[in-house]
Amino acid sequence: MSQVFREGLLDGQVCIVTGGGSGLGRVTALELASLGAQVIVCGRREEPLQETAALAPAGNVRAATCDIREEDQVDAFVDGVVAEHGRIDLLVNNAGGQFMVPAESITPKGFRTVIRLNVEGTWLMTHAVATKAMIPQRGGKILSVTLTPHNGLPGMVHSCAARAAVDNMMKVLAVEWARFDIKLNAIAAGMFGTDTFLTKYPKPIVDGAAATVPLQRLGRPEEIAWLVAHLASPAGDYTTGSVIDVDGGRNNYLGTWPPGHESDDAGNPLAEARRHLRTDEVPPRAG
Ligand SMILES: CCC/C=C/C(=O)SCCNC(=O)CCNC(=O)[C@H](O)C(C)(C)COP(=O)([O-])OP(=O)([O-])OC[C@H]1O[C@@H](n2cnc3c(N)ncnc32)[C@H](O)[C@@H]1OP(=O)([O-])[O-]
Ligand SMILES: NC(=O)C1=CN([C@@H]2O[C@H](COP(=O)(O)OP(=O)(O)OC[C@H]3O[C@@H](n4cnc5c(N)ncnc54)[C@H](OP(=O)(O)O)[C@@H]3O)[C@@H](O)[C@H]2O)C=CC1
Repeated sequence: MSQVFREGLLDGQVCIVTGGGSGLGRVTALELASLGAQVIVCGRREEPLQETAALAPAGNVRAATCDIREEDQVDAFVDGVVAEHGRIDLLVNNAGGQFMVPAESITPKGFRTVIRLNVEGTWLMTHAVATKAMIPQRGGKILSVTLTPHNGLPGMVHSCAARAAVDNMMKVLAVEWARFDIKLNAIAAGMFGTDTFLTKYPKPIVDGAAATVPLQRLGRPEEIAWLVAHLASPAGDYTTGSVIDVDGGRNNYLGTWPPGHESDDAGNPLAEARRHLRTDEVPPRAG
């Protein structure tokens, strides 16, 4: 049962969540399923996908392997969903990722790997779902998980370039495919305490992450899932072409307020003293 939305909110919807075998994708798939949607999760590995399916009490999550970088696999996967369910109402492009290294250490192959996964994989899924289901049925929603801060993350230049491309892809398609009533948005995630986030990156970066967020904590995966459910519901029918930041304020300011060296002994922000003008200082009126 959802902690936020009413039962049956998404009854009858057919939703795909890529990368639904773990982290944000799993929690999102289970939230959509708890609201009545039929959800199909895909990823490269069968086992985690089956685990997600087994976690849905109503049995309305189905697992299917698909590498989003391979167009034959994407075509077969989307054809299979349309053959079984007749339509697709929501695609969540959540599968993605990168490795964190200084830019000068990224080889041409490494750069290509990250662009191919995040940009090309997202494009292949988006194009297949639109042409095979959403354009013929005249409607649907596509959400792509990208990242903040939008001015970039040092150590992840390939991924930052890729996610900026996806943000823009959603905006352009929101204009082109408005005539088919397809709504597309990007959800730019800050830092979320998923298993991958907590184990993949260097420990000092993980340990220090919350301190770089104005709200002073990592995001909780359900905070992405709830936004996806909101946008999938009628509440999202007028939102398209947006990049929605879910990042505890991190995109606006890299740190807390006030920073240590700019606060008084009580931790209050420093401020200049107000200059009070006495009446005998008021200059005489000109003329
Ligand atoms: C602050 C953080 C905010 C964001 C958080 C999140 O997103 S959390 C969620 C994050 N979730 C995820 O990221 C999950 C998804 N991510 C993944 O599947 C992988 O990280 C992937 C994107 C590399 C693709 O994997 P794959 O199996 O397709 O590829 P592969 O392994 O075979 O590598 C291909 C090539 O890439 C290069 N290269 C790779 N690693 C390094 C490195 N450490 N060093 C240098 N280079 C590296 C290398 O060129 C390699 O070729 P080589 O030299 O071996 O011939
Ligand atoms: N956690 C965070 O702080 C942030 C996460 N993000 C993004 O959010 C998304 C989810 O992240 P998170 O849950 O933390 O990470 P995970 O690593 O748990 O999720 C990535 C998922 O994508 C799947 N995947 C990877 N490559 C492919 C592929 N080629 N084809 C199909 N599926 C693939 C993986 O499954 P499999 O390996 O079986 O294919 C996995 O389930 C990612 O795009 C991530 O970059 C963005 C900002 C911050």
